[in-house]
Amino acid sequence: VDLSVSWLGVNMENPLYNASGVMCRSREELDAVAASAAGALITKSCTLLPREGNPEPRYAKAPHGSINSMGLPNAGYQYYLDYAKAYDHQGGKPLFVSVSGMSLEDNLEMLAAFRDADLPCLVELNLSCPNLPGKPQIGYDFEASSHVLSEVVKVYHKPFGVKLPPYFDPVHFAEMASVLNSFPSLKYVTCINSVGNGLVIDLDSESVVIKPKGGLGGIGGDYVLPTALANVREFYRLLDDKHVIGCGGVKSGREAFMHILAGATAVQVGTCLYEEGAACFARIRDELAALMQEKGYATLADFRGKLKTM
Ligand SMILES: O=C(O)c1[nH]c(=O)[nH]c(=O)c1Cl
Repeated sequence: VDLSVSWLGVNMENPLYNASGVMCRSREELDAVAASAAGALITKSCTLLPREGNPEPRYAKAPHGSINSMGLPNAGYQYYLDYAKAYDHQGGKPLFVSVSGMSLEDNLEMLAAFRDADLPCLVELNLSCPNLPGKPQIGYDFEASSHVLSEVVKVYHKPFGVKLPPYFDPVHFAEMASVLNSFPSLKYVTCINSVGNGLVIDLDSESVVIKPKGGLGGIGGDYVLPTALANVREFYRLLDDKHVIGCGGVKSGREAFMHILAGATAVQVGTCLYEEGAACFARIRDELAALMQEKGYATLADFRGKLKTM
């Protein structure tokens, strides 16, 4: 079977890569993803200046997934720009850079720098970080999203993507799709970011499991798969001439297959990668290949977006 994906001028040997935020903050982590069976890699969302992030513990494994309130810890955009400048873009694994400025001005300054560097990597603008105390998610404010994107495309003229929070209402899917469709150079969306502000309780200690925000944090893993699949399918259906990248609940070839069936061009792995390590990519890749073989599909295009309804 052929697991390759070609999209937006990049070629991936398989559709799997890391979710931004997991195994991608340092060059050592990024190199580990690049050295794994992953088909691509993406950096931790970066800010103008380096950030320590929230107090620890700020990530915890939960019975069916994970909770995090990292607070955007990252080395600052220059670090990832330098990594991208040194990266072997011909090596066959596309590098994506995630940008998540603390303000529109910061985003524009970082995007201008990436523009001027004129690198072959694709930029993913994060509109959905749920863990900055006091900062609402841009992705949940349609007017703010439209304004941000209007300013972004004045500065950044190359194709780019956005990381979206999960939506839970057909009216919201339609509203956000309408905003996104008015930006032709916005060529892909990654659905979904963590399900914001969940609360995991440890019964033995009768306590929350992470320190920031009274224990509130973004939820990932098995808990979010149905929501992730719904967002992939709805935006696949509603967006014009854009790709959808699936993220959320992928821990085997089965969930990767589901995301692609729902319309995903490629698929990111977060919680499972955090817990299992980079070996998960070869395992999930092989499981996906076996599933395709079993079902008689030779390529991803044979079943992409072909989810049956009743
Ligand atoms: O707390 C974080 O760093 C974080 N955590 C998430 O689950 N999603 C994000 O986009 C970010 Cl930026």
